[in-house]
Amino acid sequence: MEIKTIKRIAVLTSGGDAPGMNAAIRATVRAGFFYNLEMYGIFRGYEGMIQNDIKKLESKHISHILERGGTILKSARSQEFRTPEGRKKAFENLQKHKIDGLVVIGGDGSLTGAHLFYKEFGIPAIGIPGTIDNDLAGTDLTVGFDTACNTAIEAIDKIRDTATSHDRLFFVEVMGRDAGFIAINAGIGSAAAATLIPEKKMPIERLVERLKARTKAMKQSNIVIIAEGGKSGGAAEIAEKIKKQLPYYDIKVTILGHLQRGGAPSSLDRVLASKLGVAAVEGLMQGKYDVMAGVINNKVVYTPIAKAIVGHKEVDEYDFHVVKILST
Ligand SMILES: Nc1ncnc2c1ncn2[C@@H]1O[C@H](COP(=O)(O)OP(=O)(O)O)[C@@H](O)[C@H]1O
Ligand SMILES: O=P(O)(O)OC[C@H]1O[C@](O)(COP(=O)(O)O)[C@@H](O)[C@@H]1O
Ligand SMILES: [Mg+2]
Repeated sequence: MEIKTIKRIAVLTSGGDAPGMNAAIRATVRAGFFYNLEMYGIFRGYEGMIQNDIKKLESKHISHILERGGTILKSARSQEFRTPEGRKKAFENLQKHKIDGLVVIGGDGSLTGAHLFYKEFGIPAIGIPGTIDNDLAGTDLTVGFDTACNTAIEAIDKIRDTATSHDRLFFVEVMGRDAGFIAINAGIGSAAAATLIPEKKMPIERLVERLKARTKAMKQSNIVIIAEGGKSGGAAEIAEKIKKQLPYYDIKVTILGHLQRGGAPSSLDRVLASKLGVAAVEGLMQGKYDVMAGVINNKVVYTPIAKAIVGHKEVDEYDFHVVKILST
C-alpha cells in the first residue's frame, strides 16, 4: 500500500457521545501539532462532513477540554451518510479543505461508516473506539465505558440505600442497546440480585425462583439490573411480570438512561483516550489506514476496522459466571 504524506488531518466524533471523547480530540490535535500538521475539526460527525461544517483548529480550541464530558465537536447520527450520495458529498467537502487524513472517534456504527468511506474514496482513515457500550473488538476497553460503569454503580449504590430502608425490590435499567457490558460490570460491582443482558435470555421463571430464594435467605435488599434492549424486555416490562408472580414485593423501577453518557471522564478513560489520540495520528503518518487504534494488555494495537466491527465482542463468559455465583 502506498504511504501518503499527511499534511492535514480532520477529526470528528460520531454516534452516542461518550466521556473521554474530548480527551481523545485533544490528544489527536496536540499530536498533530507536535508533528507540524494542520488540524481540522468536523462538527456533528458525518452530518457536519456532508454539510461542510469543518473548521481549522488551533491550540485555544482544545485547551481545558481533557477533563470535560461530552464532545466539543458535537455528535450526531447521520442517515444521509448511509447513502452513497451522502458519502460523495462528504468526500467533496474534505477535498475542498484539502484534508488528507481522517480520525473518526465513535462506536461500531461510526467505524462501519469510516470503513465504507475508505473503500469508496481511499482517504486515509483511522478509528478511535469511543462509546460507552464497549462493543468493539480490537481493544480491551472503549473510551467512555469505564466512566459510564462508575456512574451506573454510583447511582445503584444510592438506590440501594433507599431500597434497603423500605425493603423494596428495584429494577434498574442501564444502557446498552445490543451490548451487556455496562450491565454485567454494574451487576458485579454493585452486588445485584440478578443481571439480565441482551446477549443471554433469562426466563422470567428463573428470575422468580432467584428472588424467592433470596427472600428465604432474608436478603436485605434486592436490585435487579437490566440492560436496555434485553431479550426478556426492558425494566418496566419485567417489573410488571414479576409483580404478577410476586405480589408481596414492593417494586420500583429506575431507568438510568442518558445520565450514564455524561460527566467528567475517569482517570482510566482520560489515559486511554490520550494514548489513542496519539496512536491515531502516528498510525496515519505510518500508513496505517482503515484500522482502529486500541489498547490490548496495556499495549497500543491497530486492528483492521472490518475485524473490530465484525468480531462483535461478546460479554466474557467468566464475567457472566461471576455475576451468577455472587448473586445466588
Ligand atoms: N452501515 C453504515 N454505513 C454508513 N454509515 C454508517 C453505517 N452504520 C453507521 N453509520 C454512520 O455512523 C453513525 C453512527 O452510528 P451509530 O450506530 O448510531 O453509533 P456508534 O458509532 O456510536 O455505534 C450513523 O448515524 C451513520 O451516519
Ligand atoms: O442517545 P440515543 O440516540 O437515545 O441512543 C441510546 C443508545 O446509545 C448508547 O448510549 C451508545 O450507543 P452507541 O455508542 O452505539 O451510539 C447506547 O447504550 C444506547 O442504547
Ligand atoms: Mg454502537
